[in-house]
Amino acid sequence: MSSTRVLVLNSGSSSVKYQLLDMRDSSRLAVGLVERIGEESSRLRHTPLTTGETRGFTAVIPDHEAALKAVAAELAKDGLGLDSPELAAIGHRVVHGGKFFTEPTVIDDTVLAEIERLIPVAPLHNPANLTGIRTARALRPDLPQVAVFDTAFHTTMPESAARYAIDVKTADAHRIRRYGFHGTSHAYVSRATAELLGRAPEDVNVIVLHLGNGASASAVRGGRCVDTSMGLTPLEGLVMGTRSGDMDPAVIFHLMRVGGMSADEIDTLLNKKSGLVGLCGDNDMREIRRRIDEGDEEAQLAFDIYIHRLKKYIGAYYAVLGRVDAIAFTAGVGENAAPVREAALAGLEELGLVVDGELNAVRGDAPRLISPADARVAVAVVPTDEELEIATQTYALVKAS
Ligand SMILES: Nc1ncnc2c1ncn2[C@@H]1O[C@H](COP(=O)(O)OP(=O)(O)O)[C@@H](O)[C@H]1O
Ligand SMILES: CC(=O)OP(=O)(O)O
Ligand SMILES: [Mg+2]
Repeated sequence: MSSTRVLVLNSGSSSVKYQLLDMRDSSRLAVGLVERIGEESSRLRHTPLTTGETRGFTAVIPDHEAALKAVAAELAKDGLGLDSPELAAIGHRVVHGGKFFTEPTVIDDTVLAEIERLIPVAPLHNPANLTGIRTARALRPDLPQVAVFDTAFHTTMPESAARYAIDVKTADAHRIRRYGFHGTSHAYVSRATAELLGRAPEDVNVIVLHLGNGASASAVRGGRCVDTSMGLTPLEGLVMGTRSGDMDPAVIFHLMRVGGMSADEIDTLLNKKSGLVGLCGDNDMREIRRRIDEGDEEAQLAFDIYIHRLKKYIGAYYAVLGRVDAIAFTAGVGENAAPVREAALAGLEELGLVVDGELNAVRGDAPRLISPADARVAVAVVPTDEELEIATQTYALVKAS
């Protein structure tokens, strides 16, 4: 029997999302999520698609190694354990791949060392990715483990977009440049948007707005990324759930000199205590909308700042691309929050950007248009599927090798 299954691990700073897929038809056999890893009580939710019945429980899961072992135990209960001969590979989301990983890569010790070396520029993400890889390797040392990098899709950015305007020698010495993240999602969604329009990706210019807890925008010309809002780290760009996004870098010196804060304290402030949570105490857009409906001014201002930044990036990427065929909203906020989509494009009719109120209110899991039929620019909601994209890339690589 040939092996056709791929397990995908998307390890976040305090969570692991996973899917087991059968690549003969890309169908899902099991999906799940471990949350609040390292906290007092963690949560695991596991759904085998054979029964569709979700099993959820809380447990003490101190780290990503324990999380992956718990996932393996759940899979085994459904006869889908990691010891299965049908497993062809394990695909890992790796957030920072630097400049050199432009393709999915079979993981060996050299690749592991490089991912480790990049920890300082992805401190929230790469350590979790590494633990996931090491644990998976220990459980199945015989199996190919493949890294699919968030940065890979953005390596096509021209130097004019990728470089910061700082002293070149300093930048080169420390490999300071804009790498961009969420690339697996931007790649998948830009392609799915072209498909929705019935056109080839090579013929279409798309602005992708990936609005999850982390959020980023990208400008994609003919299937290739030409600009994206995240930079050296996933801190630059849009206002996010807990991250500030763009600001005057002098804020940091000011906080050091006048505020007496250390570099680590400011890092935590900007990555974990800023963005929507810093502005209004909540990072969940559902809760923010609920508060706005009750007349909460703090929540309203947080929302307005979020939208203002988003609108600036839409305008910027419109100019970068020159011609825009479609704007695609994706990830938790982009797929679900109709008021965000409406507000982000409000007043941009002169640019051909119009949202149809009724279409925007429709919910669903399929890619769909929310602009009127005669609109100059298509506006779309395109659910992302990073796990499917990682599985597809992983399977293609192991089949070819
Ligand atoms: N129905 C909804 N309405 C508005 N926002 C939502 C809804 N569902 C999820 N979200 C938002 O999506 C966010 C999570 O997005 P997701 O893409 O899953 O993020 P991540 O992958 O970074 O964890 C939540 O924090 C919340 O703000
Ligand atoms: C890179 C990044 O921001 O990822 P996430 O949205 O999963 O935190
Ligand atoms: Mg995400």
